[in-house]
Amino acid sequence: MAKQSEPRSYYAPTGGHPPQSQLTTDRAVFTEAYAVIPKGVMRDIVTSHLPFWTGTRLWVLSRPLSGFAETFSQYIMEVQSGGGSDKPETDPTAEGVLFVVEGEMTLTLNGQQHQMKEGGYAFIPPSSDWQLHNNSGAVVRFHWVRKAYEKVDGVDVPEAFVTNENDITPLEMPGTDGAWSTTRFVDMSDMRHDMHVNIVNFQPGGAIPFAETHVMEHGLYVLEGKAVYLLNKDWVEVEAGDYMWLRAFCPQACYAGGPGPFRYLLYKDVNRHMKLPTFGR
Ligand SMILES: NC(=O)N[C@H](N)C(=O)O
Repeated sequence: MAKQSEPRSYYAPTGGHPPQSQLTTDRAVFTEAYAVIPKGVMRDIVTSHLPFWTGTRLWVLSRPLSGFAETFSQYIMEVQSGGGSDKPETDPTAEGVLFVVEGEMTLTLNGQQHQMKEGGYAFIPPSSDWQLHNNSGAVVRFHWVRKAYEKVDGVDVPEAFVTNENDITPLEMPGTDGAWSTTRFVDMSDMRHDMHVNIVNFQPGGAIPFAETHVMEHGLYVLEGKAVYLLNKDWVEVEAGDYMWLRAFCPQACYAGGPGPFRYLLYKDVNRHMKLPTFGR
């Protein structure tokens, strides 16, 4: 498949509050198997802040809840011009992926500066030396996916990298004639990585034509387009700006609705044994 030639579109929430005259329950859902956070509920009142960040607020889309069954956290960060952090990460075990959906920012990683724009992607290994600042004169919004890195004896920690999805050729799923493809930022056979944050692309009418059911968790943020998505036993309409959190084993499928592409940023835990219980031994 050729590299993308048409401009891509990236939905980013802007916050604000609905007027008092508006009454809507929107499409927010939380079940034992999944949650849906529609774009319409990413408002000012549900933002948070983080230590050591200035001019910044965030929407916490997911994070480990039970203390044992969930692997990752995902934020949409909103950094005003002049804001940022010299100490962005406070957990030395955390690896991270940044993905820019609006604006421009400067990431300094191991002393090297990177200007990141829409579609920009950075992988940050645990215990990295990094800082992030927005000197662009406008707001920047980006995803930050974090996970405790699972080190394996004899397997190296992967190195940091910065790229842009527009420089990567998506890989077609077999037999789909390009209707379903995945933009992969790391090689699937690279055992140093224990999480993948990919972009899944569907052309109008493209589908996941079976209920994928697997132990890996997912965070899905819809970058572009609309679809109907199977989450456990429910078919849910989703569109650009909506977020879905899927627990392990949640059955999932979809049909892309058109008229343009349907695309989402997808988190998935991979390539590790699960810790086995020792039953007191
Ligand atoms: N919901 C998804 O897009 N799932 C992916 N096909 C995956 O698990 O790789």
